[in-house]
Amino acid sequence: MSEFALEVQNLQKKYGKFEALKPLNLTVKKGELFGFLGPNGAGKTTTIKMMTGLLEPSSGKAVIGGTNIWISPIEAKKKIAYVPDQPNLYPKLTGWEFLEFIASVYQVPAEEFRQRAEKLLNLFDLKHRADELTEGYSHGMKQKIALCGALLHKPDVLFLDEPTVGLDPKSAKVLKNYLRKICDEGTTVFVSTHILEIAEVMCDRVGIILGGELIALGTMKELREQGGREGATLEDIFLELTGGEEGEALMAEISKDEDDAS
Ligand SMILES: Nc1ncnc2c1ncn2[C@@H]1O[C@H](COP(=O)(O)OP(=O)(O)OP(=O)(O)O)[C@@H](O)[C@H]1O
Repeated sequence: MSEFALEVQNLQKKYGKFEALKPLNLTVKKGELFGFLGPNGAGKTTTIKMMTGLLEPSSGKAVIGGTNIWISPIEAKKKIAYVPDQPNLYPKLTGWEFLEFIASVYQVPAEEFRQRAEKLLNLFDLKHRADELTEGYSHGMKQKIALCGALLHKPDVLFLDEPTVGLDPKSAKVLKNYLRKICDEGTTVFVSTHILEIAEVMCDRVGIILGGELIALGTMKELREQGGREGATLEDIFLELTGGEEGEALMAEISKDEDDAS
């Protein structure tokens, strides 16, 4: 058994000559809550899809708890769950039937399934809607039922792509608390997010990706030290590293021009 829940070695994705992900090396420990940040188009989804066996890498490998996901996909996939930013559900299944289906795929025993499904549905305030077809669910409800499905079989590593987009503040808080709890119990969570405040308070470690390249990696304390900016927020560090400060300056300039013109 590997000491790492997730190990990525020289993982790379090319589309023709375009390098969507430059060779990436990264390890994430058991029980770690890892935040993966980057601006639009930076390569977050590409990376997560390769780590979860949904997109074939151009080179390199992703290893889940010692199992290479491209060499032993079934063994590796038993250990993970993935919730994409736009979850694909089965519209003609009810929420409960969807969970039953997931439980059957992961061979969760019937009684354990019932107890866990009820607990998760209660947690995300979906119990009273569980008998309705998922096609009638709102975007946030679809995301929540997908999260319930992902948590059902207690994965070793949970991958979440932008999980809080579409969730109301209460559900987002429930999710944050629940992720912290399962990490404390030994689950590893790899979460991509644009919401920097979430990453700052929630994640043990953060990686920042820009133009397909990992440009910063560490705890908040380490990132502040690397940037030589004591007291900096993750937003300050992110904007500085990803060039967002130029965008802010440009916006300020535009606002000034508009004020001058009026
Ligand atoms: N099938 C594809 N063919 C060509 N280029 C692609 C393909 N899929 C993704 N890309 C490119 O790879 C880059 C990384 O995309 P990716 O979806 O991983 O970004 P992201 O960080 O998840 O962005 P966002 O935050 O907007 O979701 C982008 O420039 C994107 O246009």
